[in-house]
Amino acid sequence: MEEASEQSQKQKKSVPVLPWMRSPIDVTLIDECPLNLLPFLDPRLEVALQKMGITSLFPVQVGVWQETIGPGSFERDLCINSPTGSGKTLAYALPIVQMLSTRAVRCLRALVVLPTRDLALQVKEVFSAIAPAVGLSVGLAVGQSSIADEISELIKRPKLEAGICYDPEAPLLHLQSSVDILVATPGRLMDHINSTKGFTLEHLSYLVVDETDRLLREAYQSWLPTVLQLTRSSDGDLRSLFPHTSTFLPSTFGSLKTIRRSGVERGFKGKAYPRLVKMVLSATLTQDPSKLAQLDLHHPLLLTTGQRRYRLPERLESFQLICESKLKPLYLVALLQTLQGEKCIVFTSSVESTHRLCTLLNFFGDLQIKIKEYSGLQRQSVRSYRNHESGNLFCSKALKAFRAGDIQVLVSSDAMTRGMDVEGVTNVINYDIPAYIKTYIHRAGRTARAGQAGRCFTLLRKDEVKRFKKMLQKTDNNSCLVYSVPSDSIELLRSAYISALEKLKESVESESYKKRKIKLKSSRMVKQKELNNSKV
Ligand SMILES: Nc1ncnc2c1ncn2[C@@H]1O[C@H](COP(=O)(O)OP(=O)(O)OP(=O)(O)O)[C@@H](O)[C@H]1O
Repeated sequence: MEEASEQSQKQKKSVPVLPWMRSPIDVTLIDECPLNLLPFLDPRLEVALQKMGITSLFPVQVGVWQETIGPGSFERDLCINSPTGSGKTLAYALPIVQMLSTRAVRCLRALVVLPTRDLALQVKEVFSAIAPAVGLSVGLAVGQSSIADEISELIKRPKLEAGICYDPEAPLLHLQSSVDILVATPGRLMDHINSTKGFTLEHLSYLVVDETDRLLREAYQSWLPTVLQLTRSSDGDLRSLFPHTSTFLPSTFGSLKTIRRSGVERGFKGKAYPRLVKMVLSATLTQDPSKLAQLDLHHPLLLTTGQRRYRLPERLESFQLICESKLKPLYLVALLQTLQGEKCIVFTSSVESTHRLCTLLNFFGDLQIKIKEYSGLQRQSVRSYRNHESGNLFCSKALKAFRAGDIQVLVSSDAMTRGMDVEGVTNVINYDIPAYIKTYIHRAGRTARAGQAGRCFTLLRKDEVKRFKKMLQKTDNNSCLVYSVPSDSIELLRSAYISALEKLKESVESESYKKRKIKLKSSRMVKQKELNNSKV
């Protein structure tokens, strides 16, 4: 009896403070919908979706369609809390593309903001698969290439006519957007807002904030208040945000002067001015009123999945592996061997431990498993690069090889926890216990996506078991079986482990020696430069 009441206590729902969050649309009550039955779907988009291998829309996509293209007609801003891998990207991309498909003049009308480059690249791919079918163009602002290259892709310059010189200081009217939809990270977005001539948000009709809870923590140059201000501002508003605008706006911050045009462009004479529609999404959407207030949502509507706030993918199985701290690498290798080369992502708690663990695993001898690291330690130039031959943008080399199946195990810090969609990942391994349930959800969500099956293993010390159990109780599915690896496979690996540890020690020493040498060299160079300057 006592146990039952304890259980019900644990299962108790957290009641959101905001009233509109207490009456959501429950996506679990919505069925998938075949494309040919989806009302109002542009036939060109149906073909594009079919080319992507999509034959029906997932429930969250149907739910959003109903609130945007369907009877809802974009009347309310949408907050979408839906599990990892449930198809949130297409849920917002499809209605936006359909709405813009009838636009007459090209200008920037939809902005999608994501926290990282690789995520932005991934989302751009989804838009690029459907938008061209209806004549729309999609741009990317992530700092992938030089700002000059990015500007030339985003802004159309007037063609030079014979005898006419292009004046770079000429009115901005000559400059037009080359894109209808822009996928951006906050940093590069602010760069363009601050200094790209002709870059304007004045026509923006749709703003998507994906991975909202993470982005709301990212206050980079106040990107959110700036975007909101620029899409609603009159001159007066602009001045309140940048009090000294009158002196510096024309030259330094020319592009900030993105005062919205009134009239036919966005509305009808005498009628209410069309507002900017917002869609915010996450698998772990915040319920914190002060955080949500930053988004300035209009009559928001929550779409969520089931009763519980934190939901794991339906076909995800969770397992725990209990072992001593110092034997964790051994257990990990034994586990990887039992998984026989299936695609796995191994999560660690930090960038440093990712590097160390990956190095150690690669010293283990003949594992017949290709293992690489993916983390914030690698410079972005290495993590993301442009393939000049095809002109395509690719994510990190390691990620690309992982996607292609050339490597089977990717060791990662939490750089990869959110949003990344890699086909065929059947296992996620938490080498280090995640600190928060949100982290568990995002890490585990790299598998069991789009209705597929997947497993999440967590390596635990005995003293972590209770905390982990408590953490899982916050989700809709707290079942977590104990997984054992055969003890003889552990014994067989012991000598290889000892030798790998020795090699790791040597490698760490040699790396820190190299680092010291580089530091010394650069400080000598600085000193020499100072000396030269003083002589001059
Ligand atoms: N209607 C559909 N039919 C088949 N596959 C789909 C459909 N919609 C999306 N997918 C696939 O489902 C996978 C997950 O989609 P997506 O990345 O949008 O999920 P998500 O909800 O944003 O996940 P996360 O919260 O982890 O970011 C992708 O591989 C996508 O191609």
